[in-house]
Amino acid sequence: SSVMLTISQAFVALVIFLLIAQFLKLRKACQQLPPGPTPLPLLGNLVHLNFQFHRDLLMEVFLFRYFYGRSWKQQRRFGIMTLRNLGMGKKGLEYRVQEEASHLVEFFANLKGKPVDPSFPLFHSISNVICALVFGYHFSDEDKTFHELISATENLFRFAGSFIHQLYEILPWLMCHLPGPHKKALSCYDVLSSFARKEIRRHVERGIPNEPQDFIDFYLAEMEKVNGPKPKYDEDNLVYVINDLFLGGSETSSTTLYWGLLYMVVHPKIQEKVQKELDAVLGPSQLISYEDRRKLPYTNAVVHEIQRFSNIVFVGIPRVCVRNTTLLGFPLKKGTIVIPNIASVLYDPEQWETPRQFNPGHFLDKEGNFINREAFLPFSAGKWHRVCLGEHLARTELFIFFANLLRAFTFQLPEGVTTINTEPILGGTLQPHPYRLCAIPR
Ligand code: HEM
Repeated sequence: SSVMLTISQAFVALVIFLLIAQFLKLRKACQQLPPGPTPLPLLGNLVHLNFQFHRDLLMEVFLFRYFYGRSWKQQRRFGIMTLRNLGMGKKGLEYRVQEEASHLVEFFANLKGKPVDPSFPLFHSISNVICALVFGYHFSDEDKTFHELISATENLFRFAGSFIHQLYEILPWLMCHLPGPHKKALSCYDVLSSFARKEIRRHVERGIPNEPQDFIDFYLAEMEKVNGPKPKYDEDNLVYVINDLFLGGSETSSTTLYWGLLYMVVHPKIQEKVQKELDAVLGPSQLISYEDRRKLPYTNAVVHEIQRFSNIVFVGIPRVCVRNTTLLGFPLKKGTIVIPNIASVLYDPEQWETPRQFNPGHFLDKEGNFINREAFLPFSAGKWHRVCLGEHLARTELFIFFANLLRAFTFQLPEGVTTINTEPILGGTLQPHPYRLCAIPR
C-alpha cells in the first residue's frame, strides 16, 4: 500500500506541476495582449483574445484553422444548406416558430397567473423547433424521452466551463481513467448520442422519401450519394451533427428568453413600454412575424439588449494557430489556442454608453429608431467561420417568442417575493438562478 501511496503522490505532484506550467505559459501569453475587462482563468496553451478590436478580428480570423479542419468545413456547409432547404430564413420555418410560441402562450394562459418557473416550458418550446427540423416531429410536454434529453443537456451545460472540464480538456487520456463529474458528463453525451442513433435507425427503416422531410433524411440521402475510400458522410458524423444542433439550438435561445423574462420582472417600466408599442402596432390575435420587428423598434431594441446584457455565450469556440503568426500586432506561436472573449465586446465601455446596465437605449437613436450596433456580437463573428450557424433561427425565435409573450401577459414576481437574484451561474452558458414568476393575462 505504501507503493500505491507513493505512486498517487507522484501523480498528484505531476498534475500540479503541469497545471502550474500551463498557467505560467498562459500568463506569459496574456501579457502580450492588452488587458481586457473580463479576464478568465483559463488553462492550457491559450490566448484569451479580447474582442474590443472586433473590426480587425473579422479579418485576422482567417489565419486560423479550426479544430475539426476540412471535415468541419464540409459538415458546416452541408448543415447551412440543409437548414435553408428546410425553411431557415424562409416563411416555412417562421411558421414552426409561430406555432411553438402560441403553444407557450397557451401554457401560461392555462396557469391563470399561478407562479411558475418558466425554465422548462421555454426550453420545451424552443427545443421543439429544432426537433421538428432534425427529427421531423416535436415532443409533447409529458414525453419521458424528452425529459431525459433535457436533463442530459442541463448536466452537460452545468459541467462545461467547470474546472474539471478544463482539466479534462488538457489531460483527456488521464482523466478517462479517473472517477469524477466528467464521467457523468460523458454518460449524458451518450444519452443524446444513443437517442440520435435510434432516430437514424427509425429513418433508415422507414426509407428516405423522394422529398426529404427533415435533417436526418437529407443527411442519409447524402450518405447514399457520396462514395469513396473515406466517406465523410457517415453515421458517426451524423450523430455529432444532430447533437450539435440539439444542444446549440435548445439551450441558447431558451436561456436568453429565461433572462429576458427576468429582466422584464426587474424593469416593469420597460415591460410596459414594450406592451404599449405592441398594442399600438399589432392586433390582439395577429400572427407576429420576424418582419414586424421593423415596425416595433423599441421591442426590437429590448430583445437585442436582453442578448447583449445576458451575454450567455461569454467565450467563443477555441481556435488553434496553424503557423507562427501575429494577431492584432501581437506575435503568436504555432499551436497557440485562441479563445475569443465575447464578453469583452458586449461589455466594452468604449462601445456602450452604460455597459453594465440593462438599457434598450443602446439600440435606439434620438428619434427612437432602431440602430444596429457593430459591437453586438453575441453570435461571434466571421461569415464563413465559426459564427453561429443558427443565428437567423435564433433571432427569429427570440423576437417572435418575446413579442407573443409580452402581448399576452404582464410578468411579475409572485406575491410576497420582493427580491430576485440577477447574478449569473457560470457553466457552458451564463444561466440565471432559478426563479418563479406569474404571467398575468392582459
Ligand atoms: C440566442 C441564441 C444563440 C446564441 C447566443 C448562439 C451563440 C453561438 C456562438 C457564440 C457560437 C460560437 C461561435 C464562435 O466560437 O465563433 C455558436 C456556434 C454554434 N451555434 Fe449558436 N447560438 C444561438 C442559437 C443557436 C441555434 C438556434 C442553433 C441551431 C441551429 C445554433 C447552432 C450552433 C452551431 C451548430 C454552432 C457551431 C458552429 C460551428 O462550429 O461551425 N445556435 N453559437
